[in-house]
Amino acid sequence: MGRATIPRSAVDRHSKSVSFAPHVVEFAKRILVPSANGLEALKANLDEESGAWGCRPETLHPMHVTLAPGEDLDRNTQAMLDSVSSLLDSVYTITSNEDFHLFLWVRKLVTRASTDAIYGAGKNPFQDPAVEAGNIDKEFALLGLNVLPNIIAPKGHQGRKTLFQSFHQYYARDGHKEASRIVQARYEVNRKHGVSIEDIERFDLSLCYGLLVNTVPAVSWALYYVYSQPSLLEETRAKGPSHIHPSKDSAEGLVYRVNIAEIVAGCPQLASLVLETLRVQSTNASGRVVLKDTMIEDQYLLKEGSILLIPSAELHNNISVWGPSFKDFDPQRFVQKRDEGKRPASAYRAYGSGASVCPGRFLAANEIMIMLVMMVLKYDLRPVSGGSWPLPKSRPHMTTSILTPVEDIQVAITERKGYEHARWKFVWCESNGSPDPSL
Ligand code: HEM
Repeated sequence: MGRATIPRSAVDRHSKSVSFAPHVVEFAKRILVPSANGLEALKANLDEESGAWGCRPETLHPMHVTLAPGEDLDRNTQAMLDSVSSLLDSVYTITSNEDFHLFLWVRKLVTRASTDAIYGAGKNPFQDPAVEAGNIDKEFALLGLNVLPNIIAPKGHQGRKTLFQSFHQYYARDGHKEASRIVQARYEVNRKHGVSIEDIERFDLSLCYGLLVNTVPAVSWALYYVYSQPSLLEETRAKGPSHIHPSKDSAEGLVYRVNIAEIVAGCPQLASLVLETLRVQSTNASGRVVLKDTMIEDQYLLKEGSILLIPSAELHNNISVWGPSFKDFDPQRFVQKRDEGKRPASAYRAYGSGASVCPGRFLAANEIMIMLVMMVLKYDLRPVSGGSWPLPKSRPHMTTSILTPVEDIQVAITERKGYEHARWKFVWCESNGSPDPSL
């Protein structure tokens, strides 16, 4: 069919025959390596021909529900925010540190904060520095060959082994009982389908993978764009003052209280900045397997057994969709009305689409925004090399969606001018929900 443009939403309407699900099984087979029984459970009713039952449909459903806007998402976001706050105030304290590498630091912080929120801060396996350092996507391509992994991918193999062992301890200590609904629901469904605890521990790598591999570079890039453009930094900071509530706390003196949800709700520019960050750094292929001959819109015949790729980078750099500025980073792009009407929703593919659209997209967006708001309100950052910020080289990764920087930027970080020694209390409270009593 050459490079003809297939209407994406039309492909999505055939998600049972042009399906993402076989990739999930392949990923499990090669990377999670569960028992034969665990794999069979995962494969059961994969195409959902006989309704939405089975391990995969039943674990995916609660993920979509608990990660969609609502109480669970707010709770997870608040837990994430609490974790970021305490990390910034404790071991990750970075004040006046001249030897601070932006991307590496973000990786550590986002890894801990995301997993604290999802697995519960009390028994989170990522509190173990060995697990955290394991870099869950290390030597991924080699690990995926699934041949003598200890020899051809020793670091990846060791990282994965350490993670599985740590999850073994986690479940043995009933860690999941203190976790988010997502973890509890996945546990219940898997047990209902006869999946062993050992296999659940392995399946958790896929959750960690979804949770971390794109959010980490996305947060890094968002910080990079904001801090590397002084006018953007000032604009972002300018959204803050009306939502910062200074108050006297008898024990701590003056405390700046900030409801980040309120800032987000009143600032479409922030959401636009996040969407634009993902647009320019997105590189997912949205692979689908054609399970049976499928005719799309009476025009395109997709043959059984073929693979369909929908490359986001190509769509995100399409001049007819995004206009002549398609190569530029334009933080206002999704606020301004200029392209509205011309741009089909399916042209934006940072989170994929259809039945396999990323269930974590709202949590990811919240996390990027809380990190941005907290950082810009509290800290000044500048590259140690002086002058303007260098654009780090990046490379696509086999299964991640956001480009991973291969170079880091050494930055100096100081408390924000004018707010030195300030105390901050950040909360996430939906502005249309009940007011936070502490504000
Ligand atoms: C900026 C951050 C993120 C980006 C850019 C991203 C992007 C994507 C993309 C492109 C897909 C494949 C969709 C398709 O091909 O149609 C996907 C799937 C998935 N994502 Fe995300 N994601 C992010 C964060 C998250 C988070 C925080 C979670 C939390 C749990 C998550 C969980 C998942 C899962 C479980 C799937 C597989 C869905 C399925 O099996 O149908 N993602 N993501």
